[in-house]
Amino acid sequence: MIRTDALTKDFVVSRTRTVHAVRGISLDVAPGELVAVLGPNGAGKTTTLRMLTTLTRPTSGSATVAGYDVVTHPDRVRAAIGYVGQGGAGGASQVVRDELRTQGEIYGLDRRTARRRADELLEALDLTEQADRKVDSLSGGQRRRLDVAVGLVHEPSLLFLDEPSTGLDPHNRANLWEHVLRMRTAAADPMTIVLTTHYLDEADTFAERVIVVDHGQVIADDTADALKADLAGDLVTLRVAAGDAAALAALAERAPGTRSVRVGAPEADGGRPVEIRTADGPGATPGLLRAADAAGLAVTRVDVARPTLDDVFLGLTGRSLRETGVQGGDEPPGEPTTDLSGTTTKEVLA
Ligand SMILES: Nc1ncnc2c1ncn2[C@@H]1O[C@H](COP(=O)(O)OP(=O)(O)OP(=O)(O)O)[C@@H](O)[C@H]1O
Repeated sequence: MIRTDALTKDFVVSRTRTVHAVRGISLDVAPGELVAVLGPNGAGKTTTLRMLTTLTRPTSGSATVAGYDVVTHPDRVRAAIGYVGQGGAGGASQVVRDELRTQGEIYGLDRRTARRRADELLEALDLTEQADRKVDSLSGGQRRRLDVAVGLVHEPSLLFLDEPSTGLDPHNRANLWEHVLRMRTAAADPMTIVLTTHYLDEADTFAERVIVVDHGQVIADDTADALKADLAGDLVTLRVAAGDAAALAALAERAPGTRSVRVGAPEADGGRPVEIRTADGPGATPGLLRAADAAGLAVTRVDVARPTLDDVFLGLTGRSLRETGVQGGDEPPGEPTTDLSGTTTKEVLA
């Protein structure tokens, strides 16, 4: 459905300054996939989407979307795709129903089909009650649903959503997703969806595949689960008396599956956490406890946490996505985001 080869985009901002927004992105998206493009501010997500939707011409490389080259056949590409940008579609003073019908006609639907399609979309996106209101009177969530309806009016097989839920509260975000997913599966052939998002949980929960972009390049591309297992790993935290922490850390470093070990700061009750990043936390914990017991180290508390996509990004770049303005969204609070990669017990204890 999408294939890009070494796609780049440079913006010449002055005689002496060029922004290399996209630096050679090669991608393959199969029909029916739901792919999230995740990355910090300025990573090149929107620029990539704008090239794929023919709104910006690539500097070099090539991209084929729905079977057509974005440079040589932009009209064909546009006819085959829906695009919901960040700015919001639609004329503010238009009536909602008219807006959808007009957009349908712009896409070449005859009047009757445009009317039918507008009514179907109003129903599917829960906007029938608002159909006779002006676009600028809608709430943020309703407006975003209208944006999605406009993107779908010509029944595209591929939908691009650029930060679809930015600015929506958690309730409206959930509601928007419910509608998008319902529309996707209602189609005879599941729609291909490519979205950019600032919400880690959104990428984690809804996307079948996550493409992590940083500095205009793809730095990881897989399912969220595979990325977390391969690039971050689970975090097992064992608490022991402060004096036992170094011995437990040394023992944990030798345990099968351990990737890295870090000793946390001493706690008020005299205990100290030993944080073990390991491929399979629940599987590794019994062995760690047995080894601690055999060495005479009394473990007072055990926590096992699954990694987040932020841990993946941290492991890849040494930076947290959250520090760059990306939202953790509804992730449970307190999930560890400590970077353990590259930290050895010796370094921590030194
Ligand atoms: N028209 C433009 N002229 C100059 N620089 C631009 C232009 N559009 C984007 N850029 C720059 O290109 C880089 C990538 O921007 P882009 O908007 O693609 O990032 P993004 O990953 O979508 O970020 P965000 O999450 O903030 O939307 C940034 O440094 C941005 O400032």
